[in-house]
Order: sequence, then structure tokens, then C-alpha cells
Amino acid sequence: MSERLYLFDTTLRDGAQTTGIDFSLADKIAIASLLDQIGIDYVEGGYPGANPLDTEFFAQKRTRKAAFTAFGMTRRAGRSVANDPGIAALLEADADAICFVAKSWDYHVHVALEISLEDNLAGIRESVAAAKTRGREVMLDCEHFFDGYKANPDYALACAKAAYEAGARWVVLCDTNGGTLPEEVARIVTEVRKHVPGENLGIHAHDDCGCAVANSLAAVEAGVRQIQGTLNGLGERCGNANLVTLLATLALKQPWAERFALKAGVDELARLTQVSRALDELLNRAPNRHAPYVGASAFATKAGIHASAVMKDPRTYEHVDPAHVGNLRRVLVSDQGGKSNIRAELERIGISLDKDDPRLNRVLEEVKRKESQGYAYEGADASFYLLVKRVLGEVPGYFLVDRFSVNVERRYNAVGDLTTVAEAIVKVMLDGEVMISAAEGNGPVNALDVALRKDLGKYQRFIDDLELVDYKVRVFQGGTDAVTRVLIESRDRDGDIWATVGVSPNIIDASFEALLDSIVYKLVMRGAPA
Ligand SMILES: CC(=O)SCCNC(=O)CCNC(=O)[C@H](O)C(C)(C)COP(=O)(O)OP(=O)(O)OC[C@H]1O[C@@H](n2cnc3c(N)ncnc32)[C@H](O)[C@@H]1OP(=O)(O)O
Ligand SMILES: CC(=O)C(=O)O
Repeated sequence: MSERLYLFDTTLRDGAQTTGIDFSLADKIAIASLLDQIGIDYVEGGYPGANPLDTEFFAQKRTRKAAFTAFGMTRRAGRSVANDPGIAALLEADADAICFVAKSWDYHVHVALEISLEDNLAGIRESVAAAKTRGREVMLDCEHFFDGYKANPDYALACAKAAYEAGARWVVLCDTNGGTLPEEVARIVTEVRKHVPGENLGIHAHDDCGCAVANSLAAVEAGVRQIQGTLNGLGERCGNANLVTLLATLALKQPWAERFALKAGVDELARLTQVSRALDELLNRAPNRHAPYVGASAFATKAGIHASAVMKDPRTYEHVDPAHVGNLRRVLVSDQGGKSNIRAELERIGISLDKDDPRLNRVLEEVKRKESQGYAYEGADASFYLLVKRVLGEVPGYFLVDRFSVNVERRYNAVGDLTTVAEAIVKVMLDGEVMISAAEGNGPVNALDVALRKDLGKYQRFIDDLELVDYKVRVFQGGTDAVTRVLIESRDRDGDIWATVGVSPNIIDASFEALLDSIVYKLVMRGAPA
């Protein structure tokens, strides 16, 4: 009988402490939904009351499957729990669970809190008890537990025990500074288990030694049953334990897979790659190609000798089947391997081609040609769909953009304020007719977008409800010959969302290509006549 292991995600809280990352409310809602898709048990939403964004987020519907968890510190020194606004915000938050953070290193209690060791213990007991009385599932993150244990084991243990005895479901041992190594984690967890049962213990590891995943596994091996981490390892400084890696390892590798049951089943696991990359898309970051399990190179075979063996049996160079985590095998030097990949992609977007169909080779060649120019279709399904349909000769030539021009002018307006104006002109040929549209926009791409969609004659009614919802630019191949890749996300009245890509050394050109694909895709999907 396997034991239950719980995964706790703190992307929305510790992940929000990543340098350079600022989640919007929409980002937070989207990330909560991603976490639901991969079977996470607890989702920490943030710190209600700490800032308007987190407060607003707690007022929304955030997770449908995971236990939604509020985070905050134990009661402040010199205050009672009844008279502490921070505690009140936590107790009032619409959350299934509350995760408190408390100091468990005596040095921190003296230096950071400037209170007595006993006062800190009382704060832990009273805060946990107050949340428990309000019917919440309660956890306590013991900040700096491992450093604290090394400095003063009795006091670190007293903090853990205070929380457990006050009714905490989980006492989470944190390697806050990320400097602890797996052997130390295992040894200290073993000691703690003499005082708090392993089924009530969790681990929260930071990656400052590159050991966060290893430390989490060491802690589980030593008896803890909850792992805290983040999507793609986001988090303060070097990040937290990467839950994407951990989830795949726990579900697919032995002895973990046999010993433990996770909430995530095969379907959730199969979404892992898509969820990991969707997060990067949201953050406008290039996904780490070399990320374990989910990176684009995680199952890519380049060396000829490897490729030949992989063709005979993929297990020769793969530690797990990429399909389990929703990733793809890429045999970079083999048409055969490439064809399988393309067929899998085609099936995913609803196009079926027999493996002996000669058109499959043409699609493969076109994908390779485009990818060598910098196109990436992972985040641009609609452009990939059009690429295939164009090779198959199934995209009508609805209209031809004969030319466009954009002018950006910085000037003083009538009242003497400096202002930047963008104007675009687009010339389109449609049914032998020339149509010219001009528009102003708050920037060159906006002006082009408005001009292009201003008058498309008989096609106008098919795209009237189209709107752009996201625009991302990525520059690759640095220096003066830099190439830009533009990703555009569009939406229509029915709530359909689709993404297109354009690539060019010229950012306006790349944007225009992605805009055009967005329109043509909608015309194809709506069955607009040629
Ligand atoms: C290890 C971690 O990652 S813990 C999570 C850290 N995350 C965050 O801090 C992000 C959100 N935090 C915030 O927005 C703010 O810190 C707030 C709104 C919660 C509090 O803001 P402020 O009231 O201005 O306090 P400030 O940010 O300076 O926090 C330090 C205060 O908290 C006290 N404190 C810190 N940790 C704890 C704790 N676990 N229990 C009780 N008090 C604590 C300190 O003693 C200090 O009190 P003092 O001001 O009386 O000296
Ligand atoms: C709680 C937490 O984020 C830490 O100790 O690192």
C-alpha cells in the first residue's frame, strides 16, 4: 500500500519573490489554473493584506481543485492575535488553509525580531491555535529550520513542537538560505521525527547550492510527507525546489513511484511540459531548453550514434518516455524520428496524415526550414496550423498585402507637450480591387493592426470581433544582426484564444507577419470563402 505524498506550490508567493518577476492579477489567476491542471495539493496564493494585489486575488475564485492557502507571519511581538491586523487578514481570507511563517533559529529571534525565545514560541502557539479555532487547516513554515537546528537544536525543535502541539497539520522545515546539503537534511529530519510524526512534516528547500530537489528527496526519504516548491523553480534568490522536476521524478522513478501516491495521475503528468512552458510564456521568458523532463532538449538526440540507437529503441538514450510528461522526442538528424514528432503534433491540432503520406515529408521540411530561421511553434499553435495547411494547399489566398508603411514621429503638440505618434498605411489587393487603409495608433504595431483590420471588404465581418490580447517580443542572435520573434495572442467574442508568430530582423515586419497569421487563421477557422 503506497503512502500519500503531498505537493505544496508557492509559485504565487515565494515565486513572486523572484528577482525581476511581478505577477499581475491575471497572471496569478492563470497560474492558479495551471497548478490545478497538474494535480497540486496546496496552492499558496500569497499574503492577503500585504498588498492590494494579493488581497484582490483572495477575493477571486482562484483554484478549483487544490486547497487554496493563505500565507502570513505569526502574530507580531507585543500584540495579541485578536489585536493583530496581519492575523486578522489571514483569518478573514477566503482560504482553505493558512500557512504561517515563524522564526526557528534563536539568532533570528534575537536579531530580526528582537524578542525573547519564549515570546516567539508563544506567538507560534497562539497564531496556530487561532487559525485552528477558525476551522482552517494550519501549517507552520519554520524559517531557517536547518541553520537553526545546527545552532540550537533544542530551540528549533521547540518551535516545531509548539506548532504541532497547537494543532498544526503540517510543520514545514525550511532551508531558507538554501545552504544545507542532502546528507544534513536527512540527518536533521530523522532527529525531528522523534518529536513530530513524519506524516505531519514538510520540506521547503531553496536552491542556493543547486540541491533543492535533492534536499527535498532526501527529506522525503527521511520521512517528511509534504514538499513545498514552485513551478520551474522560481523563488527568492536562486529559487525554490522545482516542483515540475519533483513531480515527474516522484511519479516516474523508483522507488518513489511505487512507495508514494500523488494527487497527480497520468493525465496531470502528461500536462507537465505544457504547463511549464505556459508559465514561461506568461512571464515572457524563454523556456529553459535543458530543463529536466520538460525542456525542448530533454529528449533531443543530436549525435548520430545516439540517433541511430534511439531509432531502434528509444530506451537506449532515454531515462523515461517523454510522452509521460507531455514532451516530445526529437531526433534532430533523422527524418524518420522527425516525422513521428510532426505526426504527434498534427494529431494534437486535429490534422491526420498517414505516416507514408508524402506530404508529411513536405511538412517536416517546411518546419525545419522555418525553425532554422528562428520560428518556434510551441507557443504559436495557430501559426503551426496554418503552416501545415499551407503545405497541404488548404489555405485560400483571401487577399494580398501589396505593401505597408509605418511612420513614427516624435513632436511637440499644439500645447507644447512632447508626444509620439504612429501612423500606418496598408495597401491590400482583394478580388482585383485595391484597398488602402490608414490608421493612427499608440505605437507602430498598434497602428498597423488597426489599419490592417480597418477594411477587409467581404472578410470584415469574419474578423470584426477579433482583438489582440498579448504581444511579446523575444530577441535572439544578439548584436547588430539580431533577429526578433514576435508572439501575438488574439481572442474573439466566443472566448477562443489563438497564438501566432512572426520572425524577422525587423520587429515591425515580424509583428506584421504574426498579425496577418492571426487574421488568416480566423478566416480559415470560420470557413470564410476564398
Ligand atoms: C522566508 C520568507 O520568504 S518569508 C516571506 C517573506 N515575504 C514577504 O515578506 C513578502 C510580503 N511582505 C510584505 O509585504 C510586508 O513585509 C508586510 C506587509 C507583511 C509587513 O510589512 P511591515 O509591517 O512594513 O513590516 P516589514 O516588512 O518591515 O517586516 C518586518 C517586521 O515583521 C516582523 N516579523 C518578521 N517575521 C515575523 C514572524 N515570523 N512573526 C512575527 N513577526 C515577524 C519583524 O520583527 C519586523 O517587525 P518590526 O517592524 O516591529 O521590527
Ligand atoms: C517560508 C520561506 O519561504 C522560507 O523559509 O524560505
